[in-house]
Amino acid sequence: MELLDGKKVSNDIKDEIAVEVQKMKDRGEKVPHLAAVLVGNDGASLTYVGSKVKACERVGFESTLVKMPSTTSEIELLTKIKELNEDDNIDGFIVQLPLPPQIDTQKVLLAVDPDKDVDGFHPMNFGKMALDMSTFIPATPFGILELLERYDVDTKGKHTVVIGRSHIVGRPMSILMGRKGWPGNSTVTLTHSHTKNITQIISQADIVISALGVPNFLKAEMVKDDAVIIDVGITRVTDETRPKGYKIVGDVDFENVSKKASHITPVPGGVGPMTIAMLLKNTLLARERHHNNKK
Ligand SMILES: Nc1nc(=O)c2c([nH]1)NC[C@@H]1CN(c3ccc(C(=O)N[C@@H](CCC(=O)O)C(=O)O)cc3)C=[N+]21
Repeated sequence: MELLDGKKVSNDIKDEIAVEVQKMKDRGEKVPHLAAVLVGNDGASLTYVGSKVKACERVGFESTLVKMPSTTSEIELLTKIKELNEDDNIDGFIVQLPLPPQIDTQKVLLAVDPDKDVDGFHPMNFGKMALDMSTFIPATPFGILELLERYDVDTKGKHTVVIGRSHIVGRPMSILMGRKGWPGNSTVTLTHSHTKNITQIISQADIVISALGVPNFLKAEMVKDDAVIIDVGITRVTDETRPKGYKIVGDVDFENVSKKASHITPVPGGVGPMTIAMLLKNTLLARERHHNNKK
């Protein structure tokens, strides 16, 4: 079994980005600037956004955290987005999800300037992704592709089973794994809560990508020998023995599944850190495009 070490690979990627930032500085160019909008004070969202800001510092990006109260109206958020769209100092920004119930998420995603949409959630960018056009690929799927690539995992002609059809992970992942090229050229099955005989389908998978959010869902008996296992689950469960009072668990029974797998991502330290690294990569891309447009 080979561990797909997202912690390590994400650090390598951040080092590579830091080198690019230094080159920009040496040329007298402005460094990439990422903004993150956080509405409300959900604990997990605060942690993720905090990690994103910290990662910006680490690679030499500028960052801005826009905190808005949980009572923010849709209009107020749309006004903030318009401001960020028009702010020439901001190369890219994200609106952290989920949003409070009074705000229509689809309206918000449509309001983001596609050229600054480093999450790749705008329908224009999602469409471009599906049509193999150059665009921002959503950070979590992008991170999974990068892990498969850096560990030289063969995906061609393999049966990839994606569990979960969320707009930010499962759905884009199913599209990306079926695209031409590598990592891709896979035969993809997208499974979800209405899938019949899901355990039978999973047992046929060469590659399993679980983005369900159900701790210990995937057991050793469910997977084929030498399958590649990607665990996108990140659920907080209370654990009084931990300093923070909780621990993070994935969808996969790692202890047992790892004995059968050819490659497997741990949680924490797998897909999560890769998500942050690829958000930085998208921001670097946004900066480069922005810079070239002005020349
Ligand atoms: N607009 C938007 N873009 C996102 O990319 C986005 C989002 N909204 N909403 C929520 C999800 C989730 N997400 C994670 C990022 C990092 C870790 C991460 O670093 N995880 C660590 C553990 C972190 C911890 O201690 O909680 C790990 O797995 O090792 C996890 C999850 C980004 N998301």
